[in-house]
Amino acid sequence: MKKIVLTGGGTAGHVTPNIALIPHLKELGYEISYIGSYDGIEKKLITDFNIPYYGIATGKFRRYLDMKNLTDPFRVIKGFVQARDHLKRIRPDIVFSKGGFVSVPVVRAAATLHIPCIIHESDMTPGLANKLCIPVARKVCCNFPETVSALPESKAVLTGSPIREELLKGDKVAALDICGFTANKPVILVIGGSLGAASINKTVRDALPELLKDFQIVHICGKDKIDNMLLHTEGYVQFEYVKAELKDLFALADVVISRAGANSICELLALRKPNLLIPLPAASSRGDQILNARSFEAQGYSMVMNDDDLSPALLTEKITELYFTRQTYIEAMSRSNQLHAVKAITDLIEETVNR
Ligand SMILES: CC(=O)N[C@H]1[C@@H](OP(=O)(O)OP(=O)(O)OC[C@H]2O[C@@H](n3ccc(=O)[nH]c3=O)[C@H](O)[C@@H]2O)O[C@H](CO)[C@@H](O)[C@@H]1O
Repeated sequence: MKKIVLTGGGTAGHVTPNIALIPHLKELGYEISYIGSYDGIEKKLITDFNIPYYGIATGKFRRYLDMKNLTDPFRVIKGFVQARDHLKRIRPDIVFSKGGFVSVPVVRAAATLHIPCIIHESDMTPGLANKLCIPVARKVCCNFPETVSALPESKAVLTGSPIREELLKGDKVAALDICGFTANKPVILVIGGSLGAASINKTVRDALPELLKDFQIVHICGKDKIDNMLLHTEGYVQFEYVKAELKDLFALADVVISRAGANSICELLALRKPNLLIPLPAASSRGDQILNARSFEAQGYSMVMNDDDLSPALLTEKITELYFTRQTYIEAMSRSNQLHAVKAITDLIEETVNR
């Protein structure tokens, strides 16, 4: 039987694309294992899939000063040794990495065992973890056409980002029930990235008195970020993180307010959901979401506003404008020729394994 190890984690965006591949890999007859951190979000998300999960120590590669910079290199070395042991025992034909810090020791260990690795970069420019893996990867899949030129020519493959197929099968009526909403008022879905987004959460909540006049709001606000004072507000529901019901909430949403994480925006495009993107600012990231958002704005898929400009009044104005012009965005998104990323990536995996 063919064996594959999946890796990736840290935030959901480094896990959900792996989840999207699982059903198709099973159909192709692969025995799947996952290597991630001991207790990161990847562990929580992968437990639902009944595949062996192996935890390793992880350390972050920071570009800023932090006390942990003294201890993390040792964790990375420990993670490398553990990953190598797991790989020796599993003996996979291939490793597929969706990136994030945990993936680096796994990919580098696989390379020392001559196990081929395919890695995937969702953002426009490669992140640090993937940069450390590119030299030993067989192929580097990417999501934006703009990324191809930043990658070694012999390795770059434009595949798009794999999207969980079930997301396309949401049930609006089920979502009305989950949220306790009426079918007669439009719905805004707010989704602040897999970890939540403090500035978006605050502004949405401050804007509730205005927004709730015309809309109902589903707010996915991130772990520990529920506002208990607002629990009984009519037309407003909060979730920390949503798993199986996300497809239904997407089906219910007329418009979406979102960070510009690469996977979230690809999902919005696939679902043709008119969206207002508020990318994570460059001050607290490497600025990849700003590039993602600008690319989507230029293609007519998204309206974009800066996190620095967030105010309840401007947010209300923008989302209302988006709602009334939503058809233009739906038409632009309908013209996009979505790549079939799951198939493109599993074809590449098969080609590499059968070489
Ligand atoms: C803070 C940070 O480092 N952000 C990065 C991270 O974002 P983040 O992990 O937030 O990534 P994305 O927006 O790309 O993906 C989030 C994923 O989680 C899913 N989801 C989210 C909420 C929820 O309740 N349920 C659920 O299933 C979404 O549907 C999506 O599939 O990885 C992305 C892809 O490399 C980058 O573009 C982002 O810049």
